[in-house]
Amino acid sequence: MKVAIAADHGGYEYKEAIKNLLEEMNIEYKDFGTHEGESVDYPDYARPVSESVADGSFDKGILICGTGIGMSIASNKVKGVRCALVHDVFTAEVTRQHNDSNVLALGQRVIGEGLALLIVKTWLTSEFEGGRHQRRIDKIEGGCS
Ligand SMILES: O=C(CO)[C@H](O)[C@H](O)[C@H](O)COP(=O)(O)O
Repeated sequence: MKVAIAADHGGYEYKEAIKNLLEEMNIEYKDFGTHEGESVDYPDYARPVSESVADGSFDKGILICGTGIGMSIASNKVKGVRCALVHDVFTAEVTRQHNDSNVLALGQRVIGEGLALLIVKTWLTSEFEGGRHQRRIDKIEGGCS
């Protein structure tokens, strides 16, 4: 599995912690920045990660900002991306099983680091169940109107 990861200044510290977790899990990743804690604009980081997942260069993406909201809004603008904003372990598992989410958004100002790491681990190791859930995803990809 190859993971693309990025954060703005509001998520920089958790990005570094998540990179350590990915290394412990022997998961290959690319860090799309930000590479320092300076103030930046989250869409500039959400876009390359999301596009690299949509075009198949990476299997999954992880985006962190202060709340996760800005990253998730920006990420879901990219066709083929199903970005889930997650702040609990149950949702981390179910969004993989039901939504086949391919990008995870987290808020560093919302949850503690230990929970964030547990969410990442759960999300990366949970599998899509297909079946009725695939039918629903197909409807999203075809447009919900
Ligand atoms: O997009 C966000 C809010 O939904 C993120 O939390 C950003 O990290 C946040 O807006 C950054 O705010 P700051 O005041 O510029 O640090």
